[in-house]
Amino acid sequence: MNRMVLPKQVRLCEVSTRDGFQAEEKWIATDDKVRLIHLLQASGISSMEVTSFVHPLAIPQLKDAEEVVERVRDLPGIALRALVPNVRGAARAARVGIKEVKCILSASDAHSLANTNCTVDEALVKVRSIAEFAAKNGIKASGSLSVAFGCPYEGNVPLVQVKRLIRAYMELGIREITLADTTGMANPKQVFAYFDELKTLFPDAVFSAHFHNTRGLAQANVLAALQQGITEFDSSAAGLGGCPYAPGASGNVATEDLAYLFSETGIETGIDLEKLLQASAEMKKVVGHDGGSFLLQAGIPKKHERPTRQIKGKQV
Ligand SMILES: CC(C)(COP(=O)([O-])OP(=O)([O-])OC[C@H]1O[C@@H](n2cnc3c(N)ncnc32)[C@H](O)[C@@H]1OP(=O)([O-])[O-])[C@@H](O)C(=O)NCCC(=O)NCCSC(=O)C[C@@](C)(O)CC(=O)[O-]
Repeated sequence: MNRMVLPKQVRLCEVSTRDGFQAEEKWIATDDKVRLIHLLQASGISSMEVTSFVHPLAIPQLKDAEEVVERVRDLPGIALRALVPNVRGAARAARVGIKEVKCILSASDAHSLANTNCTVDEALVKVRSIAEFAAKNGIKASGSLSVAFGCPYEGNVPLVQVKRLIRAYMELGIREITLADTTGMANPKQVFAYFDELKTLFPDAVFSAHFHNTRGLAQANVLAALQQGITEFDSSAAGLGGCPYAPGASGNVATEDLAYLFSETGIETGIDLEKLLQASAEMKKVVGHDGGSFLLQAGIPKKHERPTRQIKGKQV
């Protein structure tokens, strides 16, 4: 009998307070952000992209990045990283004690220009400065690649372009690279084929995946990536998320939905699902909505009382 091959363990990186909050127009109080990070950490989340150090006019919701980090950086058992678009952002992050910065890079010029006001090649120059800064200051730099599976402006993104940018990251000493499906254009067959080829071509890279659930394929894409040995995924409590500079972007795959998938299939995450669900419910309450979370809707399965009815005067 053939068996589905699954890893024993995966690592989830929680991105709700960065990707999840960045498009929220209503101000989320810094106290609430800090409280939610505490709840997520208490549920067993061990890795978190906690905020971003970008221009405060580009993402007003995260203008309190320094204060948030200062108030959560000593939390035990959780590695914090921050998204940065340039060396100015990396320096801001380092000043408040961030030990891992994640670079922003898009696989298309159109998304790069909309998101960071520069072409892909100009963005690579900024990534180089971040990598140099990180090496000098003893912090880790990792990389993200937006619109890797398709771009809402340009449509198909050639795999050759994805390879070029991964090679560029690797040449700068950045080995941990996240392929991002910014607006939910990826499908499982494509994800399987991409990782198959990329893992062969870049055996020294450590790939992870960041799926938005815009068209309901995120969990299927996670399964396809798992089949290729990918064991690190970004996800967002309550399914919040979306890049404000990518038309049609919507929530990341919900952390509780992934944690449930992994728990049901015997894959260890270190997460306490009940506590996580409480944190996600609180997240939804603070923000005023969720981004599409199945588990928040349906709950963890439990045994219900069988309903009783009367048929012809008899209890059945
Ligand atoms: C990249 C820039 C800064 C370029 O913006 P720019 O206007 O081209 O920047 P600049 O380098 O010309 O500088 C202009 C001014 O901004 C300042 N500045 C410059 N950098 C910073 C900084 N880091 N922090 C604070 N201030 C900064 C800089 O110091 C200067 O100030 P002035 O001298 O005029 O007073 C801007 O476009 C920006 O901040 N963009 C970020 C957009 C963003 O956060 N998008 C969402 C995150 S990406 C995403 O969601 C995708 C992802 C990762 O989730 C994966 C996926 O799903 O695809």
